[in-house]
Amino acid sequence: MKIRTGIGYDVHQFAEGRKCILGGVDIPHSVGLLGHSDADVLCHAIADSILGALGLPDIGYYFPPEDDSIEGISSLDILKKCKALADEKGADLQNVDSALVAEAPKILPHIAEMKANIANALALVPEDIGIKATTNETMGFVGRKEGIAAMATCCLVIH
Ligand SMILES: Nc1ccn([C@@H]2O[C@H](COP(=O)(O)O)[C@@H](O)[C@H]2O)c(=O)n1
Ligand SMILES: C[C@@]1(CO)OP(=O)(O)OP(=O)(O)OC[C@H]1O
Repeated sequence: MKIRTGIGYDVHQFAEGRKCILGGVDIPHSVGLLGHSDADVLCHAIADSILGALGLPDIGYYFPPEDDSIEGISSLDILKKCKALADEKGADLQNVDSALVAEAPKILPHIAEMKANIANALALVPEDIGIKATTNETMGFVGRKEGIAAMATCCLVIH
């Protein structure tokens, strides 16, 4: 039996006319997040943490930005693919922890729904999912409200 950890990081910039989807929740905001997918920066960081723990290539290998067939894909489906890859390797995901860095929107009121969505995609329970939010205290690209950053870790057991 091996205990493995993984780390993931992602950034998406804000753009007019896009949705702001985080953890599968469509959060009301004046701008949304730009991407070839639904641009769910939180799910992307979590996906890369799982792929890393499995010793597999990153999210862009499985979901290439050049692939027109996945335009607008829900990032919860990306998490479901990561769960399937974990199953193939005989890996049991134990928990995920994550942090969002954003000046806005206010994320705290949406965290319970985000945890439920992510837990459902990964066949975990909400208590296995950590999500925190913090501002960047007005500094840098996040502080200028140009985008959102996310980081995630996970732990899994390979039998
Ligand atoms: N986009 C955000 C940022 C922060 N929060 C919540 O506010 C708390 C304080 O944030 P600081 O950056 O001032 O430390 C933080 O702990 C979160 O609960 C949020 O909901 N959404
Ligand atoms: C899933 C993908 C697919 O294009 O989503 P994007 O919205 O392009 O987001 P990014 O985090 O830049 O890279 C991951 C991509 O593989």
